[in-house]
Formats: sequence, C-alpha cells, structure tokens
Amino acid sequence: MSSAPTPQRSGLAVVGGGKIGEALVSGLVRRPGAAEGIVVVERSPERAAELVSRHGVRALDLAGAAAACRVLLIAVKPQDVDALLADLAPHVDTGHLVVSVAAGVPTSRVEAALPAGVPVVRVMPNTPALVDEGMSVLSAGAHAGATDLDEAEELLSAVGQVRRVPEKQQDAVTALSGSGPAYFFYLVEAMVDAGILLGLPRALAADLIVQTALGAATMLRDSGEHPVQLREAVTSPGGTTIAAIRELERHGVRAALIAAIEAAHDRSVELGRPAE
Ligand SMILES: NC(=O)C1=CN([C@@H]2O[C@H](COP(=O)(O)OP(=O)(O)OC[C@H]3O[C@@H](n4cnc5c(N)ncnc54)[C@H](O)[C@@H]3O)[C@@H](O)[C@H]2O)C=CC1
Ligand SMILES: O=C(O)[C@@H]1CCC=N1
Repeated sequence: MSSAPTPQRSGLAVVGGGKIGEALVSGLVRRPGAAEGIVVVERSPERAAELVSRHGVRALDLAGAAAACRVLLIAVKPQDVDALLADLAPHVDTGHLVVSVAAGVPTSRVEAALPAGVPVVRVMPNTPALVDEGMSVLSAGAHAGATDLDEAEELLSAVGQVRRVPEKQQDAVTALSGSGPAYFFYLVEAMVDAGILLGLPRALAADLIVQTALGAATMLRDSGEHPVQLREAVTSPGGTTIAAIRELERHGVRAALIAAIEAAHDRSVELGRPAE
C-alpha cells in the first residue's frame, strides 16, 4: 500500500539522461508548462547540461530530485541499477512512486533495495516516444496500487500508447517493442542498400523506403486486416513480390527474426539476474 503523496512533491525526476531518458523527456516537455515539473539526474555533468539546454528541464542531484519529485523514473543501464538504488534508498519513502525502465530488472529487485513499501512500477518504453509514437508496457510491483499504475500510465500516455501486462511477460515485451524499433531500422538500412545496389541515389532510396514503411505501418494499424492479407494484396501471380518472398524464405529471414527476438528475450532474463 502506498501512502498519500507528500504535498510539496510533484513532478518527475528522470534518473539517467541517456538515449531513452532523453526520448521520454523530449516527448514529455511538449506538453505546455511540463518542462518546469521535470528534473534530470545525470552522472555526466556535460550530458546534464546538454539536456537542460535542449529541453528546458532542471538538473539536480539524487537527494534534490527525491526531495522535489513524486515520481522517480530510473533510466540507467541494468548493470548500474543496484549501485544507483543504493545511493537513492536513503532519500526515498512511500510517498514516492519509483518507475523503472531497466530491461530485465524485476520489481522485486528494486523493492528489495528501497525502504519497505515503496511503490514500484516496471515499464518497458521505446524510443519512438521521441515522436509521440511510443509503446510503453507497464507492470505493477508488490506495493504499487491502482492509483500508482494510473499515474504511470498517465505519464507515459503523453508520448504514445500504453498497455499493462503481468510482470512475467515483460522480458518478451522487451524483446518485441523495447528493442523492436532497432529491427525496423535495420530492415530499412538493408532495403536502402538494395536500392544502392540497383543504382538508385541513396537519398531517393531512403525516401522510397521510409514512406513505404510509414504507409505499411499505417495500413497495419488502420485497415483491420491481417498482415498476411495485406502482403497477399501486394503479391501478384507470377510477379515481382513473390520472386522476392521466395528469396526471403530461402534465406531463412522469418526464422532469423524469431531467433533474434528469442535471443533478446533471453538477454533480458539474464540482465535481470543480480550481479554475482
Ligand atoms: N535505449 C532504449 O531504446 C531503451 C532502453 N531501456 C532501458 O533504459 C535504460 C537506459 O538505457 P539507454 O538510455 O539506452 O542507456 P544510456 O547508456 O544511453 O543511458 C544511461 C544514462 O544513465 C546515466 N547514469 C548511469 N548511472 C547513473 C547514476 N548513478 N546517476 C545518474 N545517471 C546515471 C549515464 O551517464 C547515461 O547517460 C536501460 O536500463 C535500458 O534497459 C528501456 C527501453 C528502451
Ligand atoms: O538494448 C537494450 O538493452 C535496451 C532495452 C530495450 C531496448 N534497448
């Protein structure tokens, strides 16, 4: 059970202003007046200064951020989480909400490092939060109640869609939507390379592929049709697309994607184990 928020605390501290920390901050500050309520805590002073000047947020140390902010969003690498929590613990109480985006790290590990009863929510966001097209997936820890989850959901819904899952699904979620943007960027890189091979200027090939990716993603989201139906509609009998699909099958691209995502899942599980 979480106690009522301390009245003078409001706003959000993002602890760890790296890639995902900045993606979330830059999405969140687009809400009018939001920057004033956002604090960053960053180990690197140069990086902190960069975030302050780019996004108009404040930089504080851990103690200052915990004194000022109700929500503490942990966005350091899984390997740095234990050291960070040890530094944070003396400044945290049950009036805080701790949100961890660290891949693999279970809420039980975060809870064990903090004073008893502090509510913890585990979230797997992704970098498209930068353009308000994020996918964030939430799970409650043992002390997080409905209002804590609602608060985390409200925060993250400012930068995209939000889903809730039982925590045991978070390693799979991490492998799909957490790492997922990288798979699409990788495919786009490869498809642009194919355009170069075929003699197109790089800029033209990139324009063709990015617009095609956007069009395909919009159809997947809006048409209500299954991906197989959409692909079949492109695949004319005796045509170009089936010639390409045969090569994708011959090279095992489907199996490679499944194996790649399984490897990401397994790595998430591994990252979740405490260091020996
Ligand atoms: N990059 C991504 O797309 C996603 C990352 N995540 C998770 O977010 C976390 C951060 O990932 P990235 O942003 O990619 O890493 P990153 O290495 O870009 O950023 C981590 C930041 O934390 C800072 N830091 C480390 N220890 C600190 C401390 N004690 N106090 C203050 N700042 C500290 C570092 O200086 C660095 O700027 C990881 O746990 C990762 O699993 C989750 C979803 C997506
Ligand atoms: O690569 C990683 O470990 C992080 C977690 C999900 C996306 N990036």
